Amino acid sequence: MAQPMQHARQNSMQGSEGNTGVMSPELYGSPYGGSGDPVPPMSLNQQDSRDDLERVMETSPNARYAKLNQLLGKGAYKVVYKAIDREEGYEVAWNTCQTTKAEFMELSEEIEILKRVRHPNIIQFHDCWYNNMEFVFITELMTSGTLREYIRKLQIPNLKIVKRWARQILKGLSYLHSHDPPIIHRDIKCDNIFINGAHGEVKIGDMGTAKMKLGKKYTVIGTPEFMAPEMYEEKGYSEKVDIYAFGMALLEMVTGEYPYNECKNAAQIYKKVTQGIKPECLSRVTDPEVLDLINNCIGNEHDRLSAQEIIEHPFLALEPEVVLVMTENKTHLTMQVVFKGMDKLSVKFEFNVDTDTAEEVVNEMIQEQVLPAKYQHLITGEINRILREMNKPSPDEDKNREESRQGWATRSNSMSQNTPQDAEPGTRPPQQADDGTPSSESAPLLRKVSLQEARSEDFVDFPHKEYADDRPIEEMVMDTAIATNRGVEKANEWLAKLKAQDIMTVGDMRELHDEDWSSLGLTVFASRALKNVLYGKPARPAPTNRES
Ligand SMILES: Nc1ncnc2c1ncn2[C@@H]1O[C@H](COP(=O)(O)OP(=O)(O)OP(=O)(O)O)[C@@H](O)[C@H]1O
Repeated sequence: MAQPMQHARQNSMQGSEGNTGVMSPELYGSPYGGSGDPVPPMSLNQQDSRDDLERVMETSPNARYAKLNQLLGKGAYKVVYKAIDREEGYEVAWNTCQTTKAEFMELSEEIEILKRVRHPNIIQFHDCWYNNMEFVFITELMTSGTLREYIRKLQIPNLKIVKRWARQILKGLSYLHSHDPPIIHRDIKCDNIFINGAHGEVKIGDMGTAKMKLGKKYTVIGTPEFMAPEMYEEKGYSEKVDIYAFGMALLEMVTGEYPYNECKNAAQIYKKVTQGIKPECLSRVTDPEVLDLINNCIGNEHDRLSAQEIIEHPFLALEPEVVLVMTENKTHLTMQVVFKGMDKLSVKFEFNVDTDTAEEVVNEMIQEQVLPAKYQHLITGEINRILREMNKPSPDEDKNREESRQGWATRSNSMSQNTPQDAEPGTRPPQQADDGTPSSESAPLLRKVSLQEARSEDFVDFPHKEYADDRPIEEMVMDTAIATNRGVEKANEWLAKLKAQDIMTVGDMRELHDEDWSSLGLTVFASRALKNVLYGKPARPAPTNRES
């Protein structure tokens, strides 16, 4: 929990000298040793010692948690044992911390907050009590030690691993900072980030130092190497101190070195930080994007990005993939551009193998500003890859396709509203986001209608309305925007382009010839959608047997 400055420094100096307070593998017991060596058959003595590790040493006042004789580790403040949650059957961590009853009572508000914090990238706080000069609290158990230990094991982890870790840490921070008032961790560092090796899961731990931003002044806590200059000033600080510390942790991840390793004591670090002198190992960062990101994090408080903004930084942004969500007789496809971890950006669209090309469809989506232009080549390539992967139709299949196309035409538009669960057997399901949630759930559906469909008499969702020639174009344009799932902004954009050519009424629009339409500066999609509304395409045809 919150500690006086002096303790924090002692703590940090232990860290700098390589003593992280982590137990040696033999004390962890085999599940936590992580040496990767083959495990020899167990002797009787070993069996005895294993039984000894499983021995219950103590139980919680409510008897739910049983502390086992298995020390997981010791830090400057905490001693951590393995324990069992008898109600749920899970293994948990039993943390103990020497403190006075008065100090424990002071923490009650913070503890209530900690109990409510729930996020896949934050170690869960389950319960706590005070017993015999000790504050005891039960948290989620992590199987593979701290990020710091992992970095030492991997020497210098590759960038792919670092990105995966960084994304998860930032998701946790973004969650904490999104509270009102924000929850500030205040001691982010690789020693306080834990790993579940089997799943590559990374979680922020040691939430004991987190404090709600309740007043203007705060006690100085933290680890000198990771403390932002404003923390030393004791004038108050914001959640951006966690971003500073994240920047230092990222520096450690990519260089394998503890920041300010060149300093001999906390006073030297303090001097450098307050004079704006960066850690020496920063000069060893070679990747320009990483360097840019670290410099932002450890730079001026007001320029520091938020956790969510960093998730979208080019260094961390995941390249999108295209997945095939649904096929209709190999002609009409529904595909989705998936931005893993950024579901809001995902886009679902329809593709007609007979009439569309990847280049054309991607260009249209870029013009419609539903896709960033920088992904043009990548997504075009991805769509072409999917098309290549699909089997070429046999003559028989061609015949079937022709037949079903007639059926398809009657229900083409309703397909764009289907969920991936409707996918036919054999199609690839949409990918999952980092946190395991299916990305398609929250992906906006771009009702991109293939060029063939937009021309088709069967295009069903447009309003079937007569617009008198003397009507101003606003209503018709707005109707088109609504029918195609575009917002007011898009409608205004179309209006501006039409009005720039002196097209003020529905009659003016009717007078346009094909070549006039193409010179309006509208996208192919917008022109066709407007034409469909203008010429009053037939309403939804009668359902076929397949639908009823
Ligand atoms: N939830 C957990 N699951 C498994 N092991 C844990 C857990 N929490 C702590 N440990 C082990 O206990 C050790 C001590 O914990 P921790 O470092 O959090 O203590 P601390 O006193 O708060 O340390 P410091 O402030 O020095 O970082 C860790 O290095 C780790 O090996």
